[in-house]
Amino acid sequence: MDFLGWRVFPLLTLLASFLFIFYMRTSSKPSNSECSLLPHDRFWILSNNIVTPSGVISGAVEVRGGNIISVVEKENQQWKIKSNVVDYGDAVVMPGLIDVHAHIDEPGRTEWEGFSSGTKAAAAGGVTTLIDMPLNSCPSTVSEETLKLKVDAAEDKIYVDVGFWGGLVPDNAFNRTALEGLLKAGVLGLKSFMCPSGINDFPMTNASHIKEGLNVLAKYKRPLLVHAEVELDSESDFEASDGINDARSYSTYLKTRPPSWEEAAIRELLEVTKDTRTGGPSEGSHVHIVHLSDTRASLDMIKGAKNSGDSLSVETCPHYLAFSSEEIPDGDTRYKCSPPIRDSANRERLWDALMEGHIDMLSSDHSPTVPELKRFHEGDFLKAWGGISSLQYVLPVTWSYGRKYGITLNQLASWWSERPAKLAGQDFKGSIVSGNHADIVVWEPDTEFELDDNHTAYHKNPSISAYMGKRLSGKVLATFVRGNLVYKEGQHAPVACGVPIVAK
Ligand SMILES: NC(=O)N[C@H]1NC(=O)NC1=O
Ligand SMILES: [Zn+2]
Ligand SMILES: [Zn+2]
Repeated sequence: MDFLGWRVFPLLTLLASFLFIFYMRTSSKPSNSECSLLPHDRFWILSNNIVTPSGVISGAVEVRGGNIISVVEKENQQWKIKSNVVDYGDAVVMPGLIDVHAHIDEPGRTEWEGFSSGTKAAAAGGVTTLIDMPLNSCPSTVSEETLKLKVDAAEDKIYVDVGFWGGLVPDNAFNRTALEGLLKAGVLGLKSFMCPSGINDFPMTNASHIKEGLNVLAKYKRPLLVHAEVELDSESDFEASDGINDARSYSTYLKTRPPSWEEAAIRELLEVTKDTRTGGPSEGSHVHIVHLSDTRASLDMIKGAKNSGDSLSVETCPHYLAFSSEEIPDGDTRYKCSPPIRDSANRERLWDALMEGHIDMLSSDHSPTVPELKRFHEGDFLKAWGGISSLQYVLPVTWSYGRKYGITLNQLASWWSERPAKLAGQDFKGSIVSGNHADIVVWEPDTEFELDDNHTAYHKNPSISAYMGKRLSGKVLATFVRGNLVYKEGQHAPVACGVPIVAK
């Protein structure tokens, strides 16, 4: 090789390596191929039951680069000539569930629930996005710094997408700079409690804190989620009485948190939600009442406020729809949650309200702890942790208990995906339409299974779930998150490629 050759050769080698790296980066899947159990970037999902906003169709969903790029009815049959077809036959293809109310207790209480275990459970249950509550982890997510701890803890551990609510607490409620810092750092909205939360670093707020919070949220057009119960003195005296009231009896617990607690909180809250009306001082903000249990006065007040133009929505949870106080055995603290599960007449009215559209959506309120704090062996309802573990089961539970009320697949999609996406400001999630993220659950409505010891539960401490021992119908076959097949029949993708959702 002549002199020029010796100089050009290394340069050519360098250029070739650059070109090779560039080619690899642009031609391979945008994400690590271990993110998915399916090795395609572009593929077609076929089913005779695809749930779209305009009804259930037979056809195909075309996915490319993590997005849905077309939804076609069977008559068109374009996919017949394509490869990369996954045919699910009669199984239901539905938008992945968006759980706007889950407590993932990492950092700080990972033994209660963590990002890896919690999102594995979500994926196995068809939940493709969850929004983490700001309390039960340690520290609580109440500032820019503590949000960073959350996002860092989630990194590389999440199998589904995860967004974060921030906490509205007395410490930041009157500090506009701090609240704006938290919102600018990316929380999707705020959450506050009108009664003690059970967590020391998450104190309760009153109506003035909430009013201030809404005013800041208005600028960012994000919601405030509220745990609406207030402690009424006359009722809490009950707890002090000894002897007569057996702490192992569910009715004892029920009396400590009567419907009047929800009613009083909601009445107080609805004075402030007036600010969210068009032309009001907090127009642009929104109030979302979490886990409604009471259907007496509370529901009518909520209907009234919505009719008056308040920007207001309300959720309930599967456990209020599945269980009733009459059937909770003495000492079975797995059923303890707040507000409490009430009687069967109340449960029927919750179903009516859901079916009639007065309850807007569902969420899990997955709120686990360790078995010792559930005090299962003592069965003490007054001392046990309040919270029900359910994340992996919410789809089959809603379906199994809802079938007798005639719920439809489109209602399921609306309660679990479309409306939650809207609440969390996720414009590209929540429905199977072209342009959205390919967040999809595939499930068999008629397949039954038992939550016994042979059933694999992925969340932490499954023994404390109130659903253990139940027989359910509705088996999840596959879950796609942004086109990645993250779960398939008892197996998760090798790498956790969910994305932390940070609001801009
Ligand atoms: N701190 C916490 O998770 N509380 C939740 N548990 C429950 O049952 N209701 C709640 O608000
Ligand atoms: Zn709550
Ligand atoms: Zn909660």
